[in-house]
Amino acid sequence: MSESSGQGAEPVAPGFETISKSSWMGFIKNLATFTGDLSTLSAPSFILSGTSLLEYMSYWFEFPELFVSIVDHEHPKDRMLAVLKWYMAGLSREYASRNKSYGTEKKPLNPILGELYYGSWDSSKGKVELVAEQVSHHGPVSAARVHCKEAGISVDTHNMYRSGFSGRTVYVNQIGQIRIHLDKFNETYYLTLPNISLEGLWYMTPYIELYGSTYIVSTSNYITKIDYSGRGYFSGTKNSFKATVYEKGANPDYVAEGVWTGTSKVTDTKSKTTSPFLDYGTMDAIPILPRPYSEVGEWETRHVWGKVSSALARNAYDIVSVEKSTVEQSQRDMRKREQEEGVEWKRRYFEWKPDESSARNLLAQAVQEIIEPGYWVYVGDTQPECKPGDHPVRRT
Ligand SMILES: CC(C)CCC[C@@H](C)[C@H]1CC[C@H]2[C@@H]3CC=C4C[C@@H](O)CC[C@]4(C)[C@H]3CC[C@]12C
Repeated sequence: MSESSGQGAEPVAPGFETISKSSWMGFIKNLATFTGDLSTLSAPSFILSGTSLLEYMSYWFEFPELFVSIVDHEHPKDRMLAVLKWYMAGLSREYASRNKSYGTEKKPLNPILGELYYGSWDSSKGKVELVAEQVSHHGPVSAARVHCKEAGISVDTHNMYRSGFSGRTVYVNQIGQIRIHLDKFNETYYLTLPNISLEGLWYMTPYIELYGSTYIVSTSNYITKIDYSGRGYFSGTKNSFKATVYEKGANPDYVAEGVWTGTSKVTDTKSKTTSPFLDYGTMDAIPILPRPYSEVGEWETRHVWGKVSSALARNAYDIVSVEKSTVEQSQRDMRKREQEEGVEWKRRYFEWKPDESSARNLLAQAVQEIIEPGYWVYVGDTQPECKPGDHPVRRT
């Protein structure tokens, strides 16, 4: 990912071949005058990714073995380290996988209210299953439940965020959280999500950098603080991190550091031994296996956005705008009808619940910021028999 203009022929990033420098610069200049949350920005088609942001929930779980093996450790500090390992590997998928060698981040499709996504992974312990739902459109919030019954491990996560433009970069403040529950130990982990910035915009090479700190707090009283730094910060190396694992009020047990898209090592501070932690380059990510198209219904993301993404894949931008408007207009009509009938949209799998647990207080203390007063909890399928005529997209 080079930000310099370089010598000779410029490499052309995949997906960016058809974008002219002048239309890109026009968009960036336009962006500079935009105020408000960027999810409401109507971006030109050439900058759109064909993937809905709802599907991005699955990136975290693309190393299913790291996920299910969290329960294999007897000591809580080792479970905390295993959660950290899973999280650091997930970061690479969530924030860097669309930018393997160039800055090629695009604007994901903004999921419609009630959009659904289902899929699974195989693991040595059993199936890891994901159900995701767009629980809010304005501002956007996706919620997901991931569960491995055999391993007794479940996750509730949602990704609320605020974004804006500073003149040079897009910055995103993530307010959502990940929660992991381990049945066997009756233990819950709260994970916060990093602040991100989108760099390289003026060079037509957008890629994500992380900054600030995130926390993992467990009901076992173990806490991890992770500090992020990019190029130009203290370490000077891109995608660097340093994570400290400690029991509340005590000295660190483990310190892990390195590059989250590359290699990192971990030091056991008691025995003073250092060993390899992650080597991302040698790990094979396993993409989600989506539930078959014919089984999922009209609200599933591929049904909602299929026509838009296939037009995007062909660079047929005129068709993209028509199809995208159809989806968006159908949604506006639906909201209008609800208003007229005095009904509120009913979420299918998730419910917002206030959280007054002690773990939440521990997190608030560690983070020293205002954290959300509750979270989106999976409550099972509340509408198992959906009306077949209830289409999210109406083509007239
Ligand atoms: C490509 C450019 C120039 C247009 C601007 C697009 C911006 C708004 C897009 C590009 C990549 C996007 C991010 C990609 C991944 C995630 C992780 C998810 O869990 C929360 C949203 C978040 C953090 C997105 C927020 C919006 C985002 C920053």
